[in-house]
Amino acid sequence: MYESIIPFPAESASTVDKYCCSHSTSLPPFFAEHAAWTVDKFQTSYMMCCQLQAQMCVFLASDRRARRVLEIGTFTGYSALAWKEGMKALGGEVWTCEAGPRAIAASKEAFAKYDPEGKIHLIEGPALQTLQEIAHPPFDIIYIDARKSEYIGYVETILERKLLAENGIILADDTIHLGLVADRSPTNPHSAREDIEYSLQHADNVHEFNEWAVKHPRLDVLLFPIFNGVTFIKTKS
Ligand SMILES: C[S@@+](CC[C@H](N)C(=O)[O-])C[C@H]1O[C@@H](n2cnc3c(N)ncnc32)[C@H](O)[C@@H]1O
Repeated sequence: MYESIIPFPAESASTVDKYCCSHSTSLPPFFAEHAAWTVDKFQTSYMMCCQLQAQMCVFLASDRRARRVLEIGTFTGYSALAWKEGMKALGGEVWTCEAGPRAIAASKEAFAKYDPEGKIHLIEGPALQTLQEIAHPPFDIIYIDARKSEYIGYVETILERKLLAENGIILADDTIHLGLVADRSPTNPHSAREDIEYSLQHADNVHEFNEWAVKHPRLDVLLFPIFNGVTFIKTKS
């Protein structure tokens, strides 16, 4: 039996990633255009999800016949466009929250260009406040991809305010954080990163969230070691 993570050297992982992208249902060409634009404009373009993750968003929204997606963390709008794409057949809508002024300006530009029907609603401001005020529940999918130290607060507010549909699912992104949540030894090549202090702070925050989520009496949790870690969460039936 294989373990859930089969180690590949970096070059091989990149080749396998491309193989997976080209053997998954393709995205419309504007996704590549928007990703390239983001890379060109933002030094922090690594924050945008990768192509295969966008393909996963499209697949998941379509498979779950979602009509409403709530996204926490817009950046330049790449993943929001993927959620919308996955709900195209049903005309579903996306509410996406962002606090950073540059990201707000960039995502507004992207949505004006790629979402002329206005199916994506950008909510400006701190996510925790937005979650307290948002008035469009229930959401079929809630995608958490913002401040790691607030992940617990996001899910607590989602539960308190009953923002998730009965059979809805929460996806929390970046929950293995380069594997540093579990392994900070020299065996993990990321333990020698230049920004290790910052990365360890992130890893501490997501580890605290992972511990909290798996012990929560009302939640079923599945932490997948895909991308930078994606936790699938649903309320217990
Ligand atoms: C990882 S990026 C999101 C990437 C995006 N989901 C994508 O895949 O294209 C995280 C974003 O969340 C925003 N953010 C961080 N903390 C936030 C907060 N407390 N409230 C709202 N937005 C926040 C950041 O400004 C950043 O643009």
